[in-house]
Amino acid sequence: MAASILRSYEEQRDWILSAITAFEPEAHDLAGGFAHLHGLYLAQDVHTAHPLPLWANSAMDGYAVRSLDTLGAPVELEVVGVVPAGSSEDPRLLPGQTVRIMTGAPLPTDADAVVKVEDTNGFDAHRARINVEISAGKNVRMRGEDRDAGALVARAGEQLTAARLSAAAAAGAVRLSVRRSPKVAVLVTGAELKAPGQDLGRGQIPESNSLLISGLLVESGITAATVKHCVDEPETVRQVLAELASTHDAVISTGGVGPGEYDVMRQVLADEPGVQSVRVRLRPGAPQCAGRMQAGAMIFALPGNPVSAAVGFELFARPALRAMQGAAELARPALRSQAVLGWKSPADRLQVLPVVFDENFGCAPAVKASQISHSVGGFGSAQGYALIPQGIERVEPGDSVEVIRLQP
Ligand SMILES: Nc1nc2c(c(=O)[nH]1)N[C@H]1C(S)=C(S)[C@@H](COP(=O)(O)OP(=O)(O)OC[C@H]3O[C@@H](n4cnc5c(N)ncnc54)[C@H](O)[C@@H]3O)O[C@H]1N2
Ligand code: MOO
Repeated sequence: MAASILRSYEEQRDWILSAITAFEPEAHDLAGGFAHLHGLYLAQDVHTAHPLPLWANSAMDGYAVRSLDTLGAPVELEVVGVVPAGSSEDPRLLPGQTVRIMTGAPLPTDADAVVKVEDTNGFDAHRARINVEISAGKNVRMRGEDRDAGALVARAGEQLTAARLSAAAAAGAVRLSVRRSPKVAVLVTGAELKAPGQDLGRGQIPESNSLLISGLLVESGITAATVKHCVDEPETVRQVLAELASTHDAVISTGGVGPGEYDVMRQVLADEPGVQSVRVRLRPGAPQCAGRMQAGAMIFALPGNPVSAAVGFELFARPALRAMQGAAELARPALRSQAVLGWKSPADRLQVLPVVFDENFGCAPAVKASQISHSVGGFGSAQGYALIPQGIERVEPGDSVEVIRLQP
């Protein structure tokens, strides 16, 4: 690894992405259930195997009727049966007859509407008093009105969110092709770091980056990260890195990438030909080492400053991890917000400022714009990032700014 290279954010992101190939798709037979696929990315389009709904069915608990029978309501109809949800019965209805029906039950072929029980004198096994006139189709969910058979319900590259996974199940999927979740290790270094809750001497601070990065991974759908703490000693760091890189798809470290005498991560990674030491035209998060290690894993060696590490994760690690999973969208969606307050931005680089939103989606700095990188306290309340492009020296109140929203 040569001396640090100066790059724009886009150049660095694209360089990292060029080192990544998506995992092989894996087909899962869904006979044993598919809750375990939640959060994974689809490697295939999903089409519904049948119309949604499968058959015309009742949207209400009430009486299935021939709508013409309700003309001149109130009217009294003869009750000739009951159709609960799950019933396969299709009772015949002659003019003047009705059946009790429950929400989700198939509509009898002879009926064309449902009167909800509130518009009657209640459920009765023999006679139904219908108090309203209704038209054909009322309170009926028609076969295929949500999606026709064969319609697309999810696309390759989309994440199996709760909604998509349940749509695939409802659409009759029996096998889904997905890409697995990456195995990720988090490594923190720094002699000043004590486990949270321990007594602190002068010069010592609570270690918080491992919680930050492993938590950001969980929020990205990657739940089982390995977390390691390591002393600032080159040989130990080298060994730990080599072990993690041979057993994981990615290693995300924080600390030790600056030009300081003790910046061990940068020194150790200098021996890796596929890893570059870069200063990104970005604030915070300028120094980083990234690339593919000889042992196999991608390394994202992010700065130790907590907000710098969070920004590095957001702009570089998250898209790369998504690319491994074959995601169609690598970055979170960019939205437009309006600055409620003004702030300064460095003109020679992209500024990524943690912000809070008001009820009109206006944004204001969550931390001092001049001191972003260490401001772990203010960052705790941040709801998003404002992305202020290179070339802008000041954001004025009322300016339109691009933002991304952080979860939840
Ligand atoms: N002479 C220069 N000094 C620095 C430069 C520079 O260009 N020239 N760049 C600054 C910038 S920008 C950054 S960012 C940092 C990068 O530093 P390192 O990656 O080497 O990080 P450390 O020095 O190890 O730590 C920085 C800061 O973060 C705290 N930290 C580290 N790890 C944790 C953790 N796990 N939990 C909580 N806090 C952590 C650490 O105590 C330091 O305060 O370098 C600047 N310096
Ligand atoms: O790049 Mo550093 O993160 O500005 O503080």
